[in-house]
Formats: sequence, structure tokens, C-alpha cells
Amino acid sequence: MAIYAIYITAGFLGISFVSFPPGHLSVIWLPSGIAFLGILLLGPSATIPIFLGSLSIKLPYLYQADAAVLSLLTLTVAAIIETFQGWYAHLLWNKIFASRGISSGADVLTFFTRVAFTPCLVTVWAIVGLFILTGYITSDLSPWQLWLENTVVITMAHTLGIFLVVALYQSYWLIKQDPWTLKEFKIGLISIIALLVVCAVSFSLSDLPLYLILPIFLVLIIHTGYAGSSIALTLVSFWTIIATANGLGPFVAEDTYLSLIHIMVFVLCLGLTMQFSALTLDNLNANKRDMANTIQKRTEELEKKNRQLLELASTDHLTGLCNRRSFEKIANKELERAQRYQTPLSILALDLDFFKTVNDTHGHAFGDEVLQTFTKSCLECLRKTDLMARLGGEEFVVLLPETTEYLAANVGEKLREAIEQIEAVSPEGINVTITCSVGVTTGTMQDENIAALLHRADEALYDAKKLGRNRVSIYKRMGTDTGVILPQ
Ligand SMILES: Nc1nc2c(ncn2[C@@H]2O[C@H](COP(=O)(O)OP(=O)(O)OP(=O)(O)O)[C@@H](O)[C@H]2O)c(=O)[nH]1
Repeated sequence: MAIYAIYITAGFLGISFVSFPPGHLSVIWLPSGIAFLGILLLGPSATIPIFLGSLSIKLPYLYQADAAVLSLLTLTVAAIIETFQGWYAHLLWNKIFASRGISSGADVLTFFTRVAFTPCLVTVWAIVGLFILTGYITSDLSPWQLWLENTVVITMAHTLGIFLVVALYQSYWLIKQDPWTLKEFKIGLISIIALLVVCAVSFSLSDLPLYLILPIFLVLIIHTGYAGSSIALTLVSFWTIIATANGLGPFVAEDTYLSLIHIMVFVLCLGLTMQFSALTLDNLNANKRDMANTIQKRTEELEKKNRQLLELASTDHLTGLCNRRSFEKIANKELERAQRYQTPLSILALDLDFFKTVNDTHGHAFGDEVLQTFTKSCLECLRKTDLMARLGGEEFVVLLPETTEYLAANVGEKLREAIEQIEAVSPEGINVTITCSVGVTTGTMQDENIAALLHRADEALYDAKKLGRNRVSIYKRMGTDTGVILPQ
């Protein structure tokens, strides 16, 4: 019902406002576009209202009471041909554009020639022939000339009808999918008003300002793309047709057919050029956006990979602790800070006792498990501000900021006791106890870097091993080595 109402409204408006005598040749036959769109959207069920609409529009003008049967027969055949035109156009659309719509500059040309023009070309000559044969279109011209002129003009009218309706429909969807921003809306509105003013001046005072529509269209294309330029095209087309039909503007010619051809060529050239440019620009902008998104995505991926690499480069893969490289970097900073602010800083060197035996007896994989359990137990005893690292093999170190030598020794003792409690079950089901030796030292103002502390902690650790293992040993200073200036 809605299709029927829209179809006959457009048809009667076309006939009354934008038709030229004789024979009510509409310049742009919008019903052909509505028929196409109706069938495209609603399927076969739309053919009935379109057929009835086509019949209804022509009835008041072409029905002759004295030849009622012939009139009705002619109108029915014409309505069938027009309905077929919409059906055929929808078939072509489905074949070419169903999946992508009109989405590039080249598509505009393909759509115009294949979907809008071809169905009109194969149907209009028959309608015109029928009207000439039945005497509805007459003139002084020879029948062939009359047929040719009318076929050309009406084919173009129907083609432009499909072209403009589809452009408006696509614009509607584009704006619905991606609504205009306030800026786009303002620019679109101002440009369209400017176009209408230019048209008004051109059609009433002088033809010259008509050229101004080109730069205004350019602004519209840049800011509102295909959607804005299609809306403007429709408005300019109707403005042109109404003005010309009223004898105004540059398209008025002595011969009606010439006027029609002028308008059609104008609308056609303007439409194809603007839509081609708009879609090409829209695609360029879309590609630019895609490219920016891809670059951003790739950059984020790269940053993530870099972070992972950095983590891998600074972490020991078995225990998840810092490796020597990252430990030294952090510990050197801590040492500088301790020396600068005169705060205590100590380190512990830890080494599992007889770990080689564990490996040799129960296998390397179990040895790995022991190293992980050892790490976990140590971390549970330490503060978040302490830093434990694996320097290599079964050699570990703990950095204890804000911790004096005495307190560090206590921490070492706590760790030693915790490790002693570990009961690891070997693959053979044997409970394996482990112990560790700990060397303790604290920072001095003379320490140039953390390596000096590591060296002393190692010496203390060596002492612990020498004294029987499973014990904590504090580095003993002697002679020149007594410069402990950091608070104790
Ligand atoms: N399972 C395992 N073993 C390791 C790893 N890194 C080093 N080791 C082993 O740790 C053992 C260290 O042995 P040694 O340096 O002789 O020391 P130890 O047997 O613990 O004896 P002391 O330190 O004198 O008590 C060697 O057998 C190494 O193969 C590792 O990542 N996983």
C-alpha cells in the first residue's frame, strides 16, 4: 500500500510539476526509481502495487471513453512493461551490487549503465511504440522520428529516475550508518542553501552564477561525501526542471525536446561527475582511516612484543626472578640512592648446598622443581621492597634496601630456616630436604657499584660453605675495609 501511495504521488507530482507537453514527458521519471527500489526491498510482492500505480497514473490522461477497451489494453500493457523494467533493474542490481552496493567511483558508472540505463533501454521503446501505434503520442513528425525522439527522452527520464532515487536511498543508509557530525551537518546545510540561492539567481537574473555550483559541490563532497552531494544533486535537478518548465534559466529552448535534452545532459553530467568524485574521495578517506587504524594496531602489537622481549631479556625463565643484568641495573640505582641519602642497604648471596647431588640423584628436571620451590619459599619471607634475583645456576642474591647488616643477617637466617623446612618429593617418591648457605654484607660509601657488594657477599658465602654449610655468614671487614659509613 505504501509503495502504491509513494509511486502514484511521485507520478502525479512528476506529471504536474516537472512535465513538458506534449504527452506529459516527465524530465525525471521518479516512479521508475521507486519501482526498482520497491521490488529490491520488498521482493515480488511489490510488483502488484507498482503495476496498479503505473495504471493509476496514466488512467486520467490516457483513458478514452470512446475507445475504452483499447485504452485499458494499452494502459495495461504499458503498466506491465514498466513493472518489468523495475523487476529487471532489481535483477541486474542483485547480480552486480547485492553484496557491496555502490561503493566506488567506477561503481557509479557501472550502476548508471548496467542497472539504471539497460532496463529502460529494453522497455521504453516498446511503451513509446505502443503509444504511437494507439495514437496517444502524435505530432507532425514522421512516426520513426517521433518514436526515436520520445524513446531517447523517456529512456533518459526513466534512467535518471532510477539514478536519483537510488542515490537518495544510498545517502539515507550512509547517514543512518554513520550520522553526520554537527560540523558536517552545518557545512552540508549551508552549502545546500548556497546552491539553491545560486540556482535561484541563475534561473531568474543571469546564467553566469550557475558555474558557482561546481565549487559549492566540491565543498559538499569534501565535507559530506557521497550522501551530501546526492541530496544536493536531487535538489538542484528539481530546481532546474521546475525553472525550465516555467520558461526560466539557461536550459530553456524553443523546442521542448531540446530543453529536455539540455536538462537531462546537465543532471547526468553533474550527477555522474559529483558522485564519481564523492565516492572516490570517500574511498580514499576510508583507506586513510583503515591505514591509520592498521598502523595503530601494529604499533600496539609491536609495543606489546617489545615489552615481552624486555621482560624476557630481564627475567630468568625458570624462576621468573630478575636475571643478573636487570638486577645489577636496579641494584646500582639503589646503591646510589642509599649513598646519596645515607640509608642502609644490604645484600644476601644464597647458594643451595650440594645441589649437584640433588641433580645427579634425582634428575635435572627435579632439580629445576627444587629451584622453583626454593624461590617461592624465599619470596614468601621477603618484603615487596626487597629484590631477589637469580644470577645463574643455583646462585641467588637478595637486595635489601633500608636494611642494616644486622637486620640483613636476620633475614638471611629466616630464609635459611624456611629453606630447611622444604620437603620436596622426588620422582622416586623420596622426601628430599634442602639447605642453603647465605653470605651477608652491607653497603659502604666506598662501594663504586653493586659488584663490590656482590663480591663481599660471595666471600661471606664461601665462609659459610667452609664452616659446614646451612648457615649465615657476615662478611668480616678488616684493616682498610672498615669504611662502613652507611648507617648500621
Ligand atoms: N636443575 C638445575 N640444575 C642447575 C641449574 N643451574 C645449575 N645447576 C646445577 O647446580 C649444580 C651446582 O653444583 P656446584 O656448583 O658443584 O655446587 P653444589 O653441588 O650445590 O655444592 P655446594 O655449592 O658446594 O654446596 C650443578 O650440578 C649444576 O648443573 C638449573 O637451572 N637447573
